[in-house]
Amino acid sequence: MNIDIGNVLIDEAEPGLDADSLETLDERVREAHQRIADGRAREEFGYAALNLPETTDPDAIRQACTEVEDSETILTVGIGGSALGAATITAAIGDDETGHYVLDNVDPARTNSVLAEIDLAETAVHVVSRSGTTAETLANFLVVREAMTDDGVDWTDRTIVTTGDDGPLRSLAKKHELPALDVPDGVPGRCAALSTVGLVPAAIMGCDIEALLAGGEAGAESLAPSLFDCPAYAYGAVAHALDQQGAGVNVMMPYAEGLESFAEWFAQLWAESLGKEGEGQTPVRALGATDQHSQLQLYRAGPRDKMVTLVRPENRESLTVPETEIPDLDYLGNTDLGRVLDAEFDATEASLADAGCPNVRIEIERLDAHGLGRLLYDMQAACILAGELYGVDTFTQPAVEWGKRAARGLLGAGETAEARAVADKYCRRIE
Ligand SMILES: O=P(O)(O)OC[C@H]1O[C@](O)(CO)[C@@H](O)[C@@H]1O
Repeated sequence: MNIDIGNVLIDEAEPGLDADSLETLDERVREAHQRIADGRAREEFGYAALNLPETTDPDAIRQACTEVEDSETILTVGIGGSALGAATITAAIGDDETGHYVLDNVDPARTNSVLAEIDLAETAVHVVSRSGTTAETLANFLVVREAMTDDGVDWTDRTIVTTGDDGPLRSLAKKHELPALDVPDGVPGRCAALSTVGLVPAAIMGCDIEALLAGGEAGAESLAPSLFDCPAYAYGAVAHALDQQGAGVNVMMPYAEGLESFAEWFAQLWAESLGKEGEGQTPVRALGATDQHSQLQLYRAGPRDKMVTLVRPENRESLTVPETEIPDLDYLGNTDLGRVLDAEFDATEASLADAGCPNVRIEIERLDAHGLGRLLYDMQAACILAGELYGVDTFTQPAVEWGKRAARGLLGAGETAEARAVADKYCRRIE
């Protein structure tokens, strides 16, 4: 993976950085790198995520999938980091034959639609929850289990569980002797893509999970005490510095259809890790070239409050655009769709620079298992580095708990002050 920060350093960039500010920043990167290295060595909570390429056991994952390895469909039941990593990996490198469906919301219309579409007798169900108590995940699991029973499918034959040491899911797995994998110790869900949490669907699909981990390992080996020697740290440091200069929004805009879900995964990683004590940069999910035709107007001509991260593989599949007799379109004839996409990328990058919108280019050699593993790892390292620079607790997410307590109270799981607060809402309806 490489990163080009040139369009952050040009005079036009507003906000922007200069060579002196990068040198000053590099001193802080050196300190942060040491803190991260120490945290990894001691396998401290959160920092342990950067050890996953070594600590994840692909054989244990394959072993757990043995009974369902020939499934035509995989159904992931999880939410947040317990679903986004798996979805990102199969969207980027999965095969088209095996469908991967993700139930990461509790919209009955969606769950009904998925259950109507898949053959549960040919589906591997992977239920993932680090805590084992997430209401959305458990509600969906209970619905899926009932649907399997109604279809005459023994759910215990087709269900794998990945969860913590305790909680309802672990108890269920023990009671029914389900194949059960452990969530990695000391790793928040949003940093667990390169582990049991994210790799089961890819393993069932026959993806090269060892290559994913090798890509992560390459990222681990790239970590260095200077941002000038480490793409991941350069990205984290530059994003933080731009935020401090007013770029409170980070538009993650991959130019590869297979990376659309990656932008969602990045959004959780960046928001849930850095959004604390009034700090944090707002991630926006976008897709190139598609969103040039929906959001680019704002990025180029709107407030100077954002940076744009452009991601692409240096090597793409090819698909020739046929010659055409249509006047004015001959320039498209005999070109290649990948060439068109890269021209759009280059044009958008230059357009943003021309308008003074700071933008960073991230490139991976190709969108394969190794390239994706490296990208996921480096974004995690960048986020952890940024967390050190912000001085926040990168690995917890206390702000999400209020809403959980309110929802539980509203659903009758016990009286909560939060649920009472919901009832006190000030209403002003406009019909
Ligand atoms: O894996 P669990 O415990 O079900 O949590 C799912 C998601 O919910 C959160 O805890 C936030 O509520 C995320 O950090 C996590 O990825």
